[in-house]
Amino acid sequence: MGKGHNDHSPLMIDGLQLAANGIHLATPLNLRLPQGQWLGILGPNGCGKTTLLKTLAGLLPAATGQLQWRCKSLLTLSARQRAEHLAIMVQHNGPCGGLTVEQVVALGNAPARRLDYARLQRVLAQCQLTPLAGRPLECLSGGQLQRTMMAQALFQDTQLLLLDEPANHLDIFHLHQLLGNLRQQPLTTIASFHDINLAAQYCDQLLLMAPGRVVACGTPEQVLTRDHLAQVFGVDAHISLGPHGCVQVTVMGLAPTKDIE
Ligand SMILES: Nc1ncnc2c1ncn2[C@@H]1O[C@H](COP(=O)(O)OP(=O)(O)OP(=O)(O)O)[C@@H](O)[C@H]1O
Repeated sequence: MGKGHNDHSPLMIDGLQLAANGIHLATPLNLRLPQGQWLGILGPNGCGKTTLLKTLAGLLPAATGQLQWRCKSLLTLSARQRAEHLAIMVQHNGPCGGLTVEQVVALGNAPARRLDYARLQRVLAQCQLTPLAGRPLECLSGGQLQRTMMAQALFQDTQLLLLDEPANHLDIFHLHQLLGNLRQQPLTTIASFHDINLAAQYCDQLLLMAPGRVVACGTPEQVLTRDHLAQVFGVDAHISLGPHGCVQVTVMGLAPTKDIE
């Protein structure tokens, strides 16, 4: 991808407090993410995963805190300046205005840059969208629409990527083809997941949220414990090491005392 990297400059989140959707974290968020690493956000419905991602992207205001990327404070940049550094893929649920897949992906082009048509075709191919390039968005399946939104974020060509439920609607081929492809690129990525095993497979660090608080943050081994999963999701989980060497969670049933927040 086109821009110079600084491998020693991590993403730094300091004292971030959410301000939107009535969510107030008991303790403001602090974390570090080295260049190229993935952070997965996990937590039950409505706990604030999307709110956190949109706050980091500057789409929602933060009450306090800093988001620094390569020594730049992203939350204070204009939307246009921020788009040079950070792209977010959100779930598409609005009208499409008759635009085609190719036109929607091209909207990811940063305003100041000339449209690179060859790169646009590469991103379409990367997301297995070439045969669908001319199709109006209204005529796509859920998974095809999801890949289109992913392609739009990738076409923005930033080194920092935020993905809201990237696995949504994707069949297992497209899921692993896309996530595997992304993991081979030097993109620092924060993504929300509902599939805990998928998050453990693709992420270096996990952030486990409950409504209004961060329960745990660390490696998948540190975060995916039986206690944490009972506390946050109310499930009785068996934790093992999967054949690929990643933590694997098997839900045995609901936790004996369903003590979720
Ligand atoms: N536009 C909005 N206005 C007011 N409240 C909102 C808005 N969007 C979301 N919320 C509320 O904010 C809370 C957090 O929502 P959010 O979408 O961040 O949760 P989530 O963890 O991503 O959930 P899910 O797993 O269901 O996608 C929820 O209680 C939700 O009802």
